[in-house]
Amino acid sequence: MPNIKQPEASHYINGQYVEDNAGTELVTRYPATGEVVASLYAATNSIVDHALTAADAARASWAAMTGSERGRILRKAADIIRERNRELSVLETLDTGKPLQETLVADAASGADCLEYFGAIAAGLTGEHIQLGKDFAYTIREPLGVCVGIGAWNYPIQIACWKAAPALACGNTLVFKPSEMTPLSALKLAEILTEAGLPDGVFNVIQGYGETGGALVDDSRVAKVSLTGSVPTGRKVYAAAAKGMKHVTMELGGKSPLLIFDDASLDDAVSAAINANFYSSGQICSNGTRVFVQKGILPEFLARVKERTQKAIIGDPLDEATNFGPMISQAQFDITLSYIQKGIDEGATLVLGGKAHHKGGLYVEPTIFSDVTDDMSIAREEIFGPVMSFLPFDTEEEALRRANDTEFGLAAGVFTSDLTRAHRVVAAFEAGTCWINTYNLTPIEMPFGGTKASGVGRENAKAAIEHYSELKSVYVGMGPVEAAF
Ligand SMILES: NC(=O)C1=CN([C@@H]2O[C@H](COP(=O)(O)OP(=O)(O)OC[C@H]3O[C@@H](n4cnc5c(N)ncnc54)[C@H](O)[C@@H]3O)[C@@H](O)[C@H]2O)C=CC1
Repeated sequence: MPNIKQPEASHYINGQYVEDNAGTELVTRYPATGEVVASLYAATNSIVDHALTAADAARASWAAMTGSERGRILRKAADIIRERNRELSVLETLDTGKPLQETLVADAASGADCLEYFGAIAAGLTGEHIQLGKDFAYTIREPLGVCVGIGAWNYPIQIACWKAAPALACGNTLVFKPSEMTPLSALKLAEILTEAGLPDGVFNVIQGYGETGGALVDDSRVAKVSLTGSVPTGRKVYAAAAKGMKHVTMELGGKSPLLIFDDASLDDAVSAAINANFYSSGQICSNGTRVFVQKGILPEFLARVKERTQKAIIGDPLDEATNFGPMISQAQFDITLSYIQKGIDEGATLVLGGKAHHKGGLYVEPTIFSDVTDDMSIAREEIFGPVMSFLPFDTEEEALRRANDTEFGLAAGVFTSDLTRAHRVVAAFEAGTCWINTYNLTPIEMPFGGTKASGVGRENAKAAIEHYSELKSVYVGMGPVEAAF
């Protein structure tokens, strides 16, 4: 039975909680049982305006602080998050249904890593000097201004931190709108940032559905929009941002390939395939849901994956022994089951799972299909659920051609003990984030993001700095100015 985690109010603006109960009700439930965790209100127009006004007003003084000063606040927030990791993880588990075993290590912890990383490099964000004979030029790295972050529901606090940390390090202010399904942890992040010394108005959180996101994107005070969400939403937000010539970062969906060659370390490849499909009950954008296995090892590989997957502990996400939880929502549960049915109808062989779990609630069994062909819906479309598809292949050239035959380009992985092949394959992948002999590791130090329909821009690492700042070029003339007449 989850505790009610009702926040003080729905929104956090200018360093304090703000309510406007004229907004549409927004109820968040524990996915394991359907019990209400908190009841909030979506932002009204006046809340949207209040948040943007606060972010706009805080802009100049925040940008005027030194990088060291800004970085110190971010690093302090990272420390507070780490101290409160358990409390934040429980909140994330209640909001998302992800096992506490996962949220304790992957969610707030990744957020803290991100704040620490950008806190550490904030002092070193500079332009450059360019000598031009006796003249010279220099560049000034400037913040973009008011940024908007819009989050998905699968990694709520991580997404909030992955957007806030680089934005704030560069001297921008931010209005963050979490997914309507997971509104709670971003409010905690706002409290923590205030406690760490962040000036009021620099980081604001407002709740709402797509239309609130849309209102933020359309506002002329906004210089940049960073969205984590689906491809259809990405297309809408990108188009709306283009009207105002705004900067964008788009972290969107995927249908990523994982190639297992017959010389791979099988145990490692089996572990990676499991992580790439069943962690967070498959609700991860970069999942390697198309598992291409070289024909010779397919029976053995399939048998091992099946045997290990049968050991999944499906249960109450708050029980730390549980390592497989429910789907976030009824909609995601229905979508997943409908794709499983399509897989069966289109002729794939169901190897394991395939049903709602007998415990009831929104649990879908970890599901494995073999004999999947490239044209099947389960091989082409993002499911965002625990459905693994096995596709056999013969040659490297064939596997690569099929792996790249998708509109998405978020991630890709390869397992082989042939060093040359590993790098050759990765060079040929049409994907923004690749792994060799592992899968789905996303340390803050490494840029993350997609190509093709999976997105624009990169989050994390130094690469993110380019997406939250711009350069002003200054030419300095040192000699006489000549003119034709
Ligand atoms: N590439 C990445 O880093 C990640 C991508 N995702 C993708 O996110 C999707 C699942 O998340 P969902 O929350 O279902 O995605 P979604 O696209 O439905 O919603 C994402 C966010 O956009 C907002 N939104 C919806 N319509 C909008 C509009 N017209 N204007 C502005 N904002 C709008 C929503 O309220 C929500 O906060 C999957 O496709 C997944 O692949 C999820 C996690 C990470």
